[in-house]
Amino acid sequence: MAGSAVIEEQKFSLQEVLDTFKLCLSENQDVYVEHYVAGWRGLVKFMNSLGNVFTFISKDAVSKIQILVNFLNGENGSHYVTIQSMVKYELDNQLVDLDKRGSHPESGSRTLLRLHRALRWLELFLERLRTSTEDSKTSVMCADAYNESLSQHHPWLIRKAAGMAFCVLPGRPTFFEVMNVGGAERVVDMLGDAVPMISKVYQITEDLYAQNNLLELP
Ligand SMILES: CCCCCCCC/C=C\CCCCCCCC(=O)N[C@@H](COP(=O)(O)O)[C@H](O)/C=C/CCCCCCCCCCCCC
Repeated sequence: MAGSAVIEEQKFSLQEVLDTFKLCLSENQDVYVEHYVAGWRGLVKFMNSLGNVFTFISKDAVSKIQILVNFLNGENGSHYVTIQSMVKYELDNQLVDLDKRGSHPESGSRTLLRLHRALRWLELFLERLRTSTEDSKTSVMCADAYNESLSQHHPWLIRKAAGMAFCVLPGRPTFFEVMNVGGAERVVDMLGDAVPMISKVYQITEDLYAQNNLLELP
């Protein structure tokens, strides 16, 4: 009994991760940093379960998550509750390197921007997965989503390494299995639910950063 409870606890479900992103939005459409990073943590866990080849990607995501968690748990944590309050606080107090990296190389705003750009990749990838057919290749879907989004912010070397990692992604059936959601139909339903939510979180953040001229933070 106790053993099966433990096994149950360890089971990973992508549904739970995507549900975390649903918690991101407050009534006023502010984005909670706590749930945002929790969503990313879950995605990293999923990626790690795909194999060691993705470690260089997850390490970067983990370090960015940690920077944000440190702000959230730090003495000025109350300013980091939402992305909106974080941006306002950091701008009002000149805590962001706006043109080139200087005394605030790892501001919350700059760090979150990196994850935000990756969220666009996720949105595009999940939408491709949702509309994919049995013979669609995850490597191609992943690479297409990456080339349309995140790659534009990466130097040649990272693009090459990412391209190599995509080639060893498991095929669609294994991918769906690791997601632990159920059959293909359930996966499609779940994605139909999740993609608009991720898209909304992405758009709200994008608008906030655009209004404050923060989309190109170094
Ligand atoms: C149903 C399927 C669900 C898919 C689950 C996907 C899980 C994805 C989990 C994590 C994604 C990784 C997020 C990567 C954040 C990258 C942030 C970034 O751009 N960092 C670069 C810039 O940072 P600074 O140097 O300016 O501080 C950094 O240089 C990047 C280094 C690592 C390489 C990033 C490659 C990104 C590829 C994204 C595709 C991930 C493919 C995973 C396939 C499942």
